[in-house]
Amino acid sequence: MTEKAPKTGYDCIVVGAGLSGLIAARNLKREGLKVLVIEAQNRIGGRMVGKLLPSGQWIDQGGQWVGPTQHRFLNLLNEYHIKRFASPSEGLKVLVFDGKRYEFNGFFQGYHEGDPPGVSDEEWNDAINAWNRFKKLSDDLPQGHPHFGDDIEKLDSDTLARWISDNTKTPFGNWYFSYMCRAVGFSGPSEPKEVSLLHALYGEKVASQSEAPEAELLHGGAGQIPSLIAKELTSCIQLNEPVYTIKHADDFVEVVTQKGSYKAHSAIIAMPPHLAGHLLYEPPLPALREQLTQRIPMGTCCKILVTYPTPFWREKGLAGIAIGNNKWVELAADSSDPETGVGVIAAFVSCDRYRKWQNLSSSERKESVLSDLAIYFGSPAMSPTTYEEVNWPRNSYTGGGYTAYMPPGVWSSMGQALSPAIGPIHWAGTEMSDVWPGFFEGAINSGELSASNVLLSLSNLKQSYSK
Ligand SMILES: Cc1cc2nc3c(=O)[nH]c(=O)nc-3n(C[C@H](O)[C@H](O)[C@H](O)COP(=O)(O)OP(=O)(O)OC[C@H]3O[C@@H](n4cnc5c(N)ncnc54)[C@H](O)[C@@H]3O)c2cc1C
Ligand SMILES: [Mg+2]
Repeated sequence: MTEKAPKTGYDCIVVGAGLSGLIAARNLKREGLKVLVIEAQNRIGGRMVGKLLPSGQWIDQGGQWVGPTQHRFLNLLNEYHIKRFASPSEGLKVLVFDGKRYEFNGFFQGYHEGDPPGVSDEEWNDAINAWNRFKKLSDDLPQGHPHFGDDIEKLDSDTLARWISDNTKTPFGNWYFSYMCRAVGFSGPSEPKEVSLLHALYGEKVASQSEAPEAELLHGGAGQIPSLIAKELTSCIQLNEPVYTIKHADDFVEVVTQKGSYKAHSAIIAMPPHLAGHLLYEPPLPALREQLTQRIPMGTCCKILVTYPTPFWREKGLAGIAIGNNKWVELAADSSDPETGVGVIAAFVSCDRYRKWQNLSSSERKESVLSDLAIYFGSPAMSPTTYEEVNWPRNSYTGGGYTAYMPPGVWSSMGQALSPAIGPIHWAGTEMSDVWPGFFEGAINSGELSASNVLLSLSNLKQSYSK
């Protein structure tokens, strides 16, 4: 490839047009800065992406839920007049454990409410007691990103799997915690054997299931949001242009793609850490940052969206929320918008289950998912209107989902290199955030923070531009 002459000068180049990059760019543009957003894919939004089905029903292929303490995201929804509805939860939930199926009038996902699911008292108490011990350890962590300190190092030397086996007595208690790690909380998702105990505790502290992050859904889906933000960024976004190289000096960056190179006073790299690590930096980044990004894998999951003419499970008094140690699907959740009347189930195949499942043929994969849904909700689950797999680990510009997680030893030995800017290079993306990392809320937080840091460092230059 022959390098072309730099095209033009910008105040800031944002690499990655996911929610975080879009928010950063929008905020900088609102301050009058000259901004360019460069996106690798043929669309904006990254992990915030939707699709309109022929039935008129939207599905969210990436994230979809919002919770009551995610204030930045709620403000954004209000700003764009996006209406929310309670995540459908009325009726009996289903638990399948070791082949037994329970319908129960309660809920448990870290915190619990209502009736327990019908497993024995010993099993239930085992799960809840372990959860309470875990929650206490999590609450006791210091604020912010975990860094140094004896306690931190000890917690970071263990896997969550070790802690689970030390702290549960029954197979149910053990599975329940493992399920939490694979399907719901602590970011990732990951197998408990893959993740640092410290990271799991930190995940629960800063993105707590007890704050009900899956409380509400959006009419029209989260996937509508990127283009609303981008309205303020017309002609500032370039698609289909993967960034390869970042050349940098004190107050200067040159961002190189296959199509050209672009000069600016600063850059915001708004993508998951391992992808930021894929870029070539000239001169090289400090050793700690280079090695850190080699050690932050993305979680492993496929999101499967299955639609039906109606939410048929409600006729049987079921809520459409099911969890269990089925062969493939450990979590399925009713995502039907009451305004369309279409039945939508979001199902997840994660971690070790995913790694086996993705080897099956496409018809075997579909059959296996629908069979598990039929165990949860009954035989009508076998006859969907549409079936859609969103295979996040196959997307090279994301590398997995929902988000990244830390294996043992990473936070305590190099975590301090995660978020600080390096010269004119600033880092954004939900993984940078110390509130709700892995969620839309964290993406907005890190986008906002990176924009204000850029503003701060460019304030002198901005004055000279406005003269
Ligand atoms: C299946 C799934 C379910 C989820 N559920 C929820 C949920 O219910 N609620 C919630 O709050 N969150 C959820 N999340 C998480 C949420 O979607 C993310 O936290 C958020 O969208 C991340 O935004 P981001 O901007 O940080 O990163 P991304 O959206 O990953 O954006 C990064 C961007 O960088 C681009 N890029 C990568 N490499 C390059 C390159 N070399 N050059 C240029 N551009 C590049 C990518 O194409 C992408 O557009 C879910 C995620 C997934 C995958
Ligand atoms: Mg590298």
